[in-house]
Amino acid sequence: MDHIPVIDFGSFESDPKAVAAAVRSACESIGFLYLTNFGIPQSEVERAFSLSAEFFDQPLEEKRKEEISSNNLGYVGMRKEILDPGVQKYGDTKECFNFGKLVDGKPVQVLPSVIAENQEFMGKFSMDCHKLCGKILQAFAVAMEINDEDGGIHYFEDRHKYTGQCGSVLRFLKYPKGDNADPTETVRAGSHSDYGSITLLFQNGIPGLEVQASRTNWISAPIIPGAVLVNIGDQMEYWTGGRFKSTKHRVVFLPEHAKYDRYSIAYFCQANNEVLLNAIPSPLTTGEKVNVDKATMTAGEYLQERLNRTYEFVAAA
Ligand SMILES: O=C(O)CCC(=O)C(=O)O
Ligand SMILES: [Fe+2]
Repeated sequence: MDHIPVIDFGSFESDPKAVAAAVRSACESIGFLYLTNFGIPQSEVERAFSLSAEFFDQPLEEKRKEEISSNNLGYVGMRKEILDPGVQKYGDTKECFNFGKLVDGKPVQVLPSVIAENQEFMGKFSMDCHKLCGKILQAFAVAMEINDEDGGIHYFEDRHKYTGQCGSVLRFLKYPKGDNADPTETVRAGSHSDYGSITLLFQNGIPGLEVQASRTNWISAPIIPGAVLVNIGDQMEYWTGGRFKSTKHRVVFLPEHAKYDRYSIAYFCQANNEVLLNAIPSPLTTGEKVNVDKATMTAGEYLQERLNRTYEFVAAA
């Protein structure tokens, strides 16, 4: 498939089979899909983008007050993350802020003041993202024909409890204009696959995301107003025996975009830490990609391993 399909998610409740069939076709080919009518009001997404701009507009000293640590939460500065360590000369040209969740109305991390003033909103937005992921996971279970006695439509959702221990994160991203370390280097975020189950991505204003449709062919993931982009992560690829594709993607700036800041917001949905990466009870798992080494690994362990690799050069610095 050389394009990313757009699927109307509004009819999932009334016609789950038809929506799941469209979702399955996208997941088995390009591993990316856009959803419209996905249930999160546009006003909420816009508020999140304004808050993100407000946060990143602050002086660096302010942002660095709550820097990321081993919990994967907090501020990540420019070039601190390197998504394609074998290839990139420099760390990614981006800064990020990772938010966890609220437990009993309280954040699980020390929040910078701009975010703390809006913590209730952040908690709601992250929970809404998680709920949407739960619905998408229902569509995946229907698509993978999981029997009722094995958990049926709730098979994946039950392994992604918001209240459980998991590494799910809401992330604000900013790719600042014209700040490439090397002007011939157009890659802002290196080629990578995502680590978790599914990722939601909200884009705003400036495009730049590219998806690897084949080894030699990168296609752009344009901004579709009112749609959210969804992609498969590595763990879903393991569970589905390689049927669902965790496709590589990267962020590049075309010359005409280099003079603008680009903002995006991602929600990385992770399974609960203890969930094993073994094959799911589905008649469709082919087994060819089921990695025997990973079958005894948990979602929490896999996430930690990938995060260690992403931040390896920070540890070495
Ligand atoms: O900012 C984007 O458009 C994509 C970000 C991304 O792929 C990631 O952070 O994993
Ligand atoms: Fe990604």
